[in-house]
Amino acid sequence: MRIALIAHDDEKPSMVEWAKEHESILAANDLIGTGTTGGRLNDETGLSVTRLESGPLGGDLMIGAEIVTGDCDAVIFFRDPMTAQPHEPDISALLRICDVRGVPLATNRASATALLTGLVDAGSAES
Ligand SMILES: O=C(CO)COP(=O)(O)O
Repeated sequence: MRIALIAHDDEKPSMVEWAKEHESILAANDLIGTGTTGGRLNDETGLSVTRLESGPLGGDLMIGAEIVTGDCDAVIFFRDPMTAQPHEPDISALLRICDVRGVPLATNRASATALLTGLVDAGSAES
């Protein structure tokens, strides 16, 4: 599966910690991420994440485009619910296209764990 990993700035430490906890499952998949999130995951975990543009520079839209073409199978997005983002329209577009295309989306740590566990149970998130 191709899984997108995204975290807003205040959520990046939590994303790194969560990714370490689930590293073996995540490593069995093709991982993409927005620029800064992907960079942190590459530097601070054993994972290899293909970095797209940074979120505010269009990275969320790049992931949305992969969803449209059927190339991205799940999105794990640790959103910061307490901070307004300058690229809120891009974020809304990504969340919307997940719903339009029926792509599983987790927007916080608890739902991310549930989503990944569900994918493993379905036999599609680890080899
Ligand atoms: O802003 C983001 C998602 O909306 C995340 O982008 P970065 O990973 O580049 O910080």
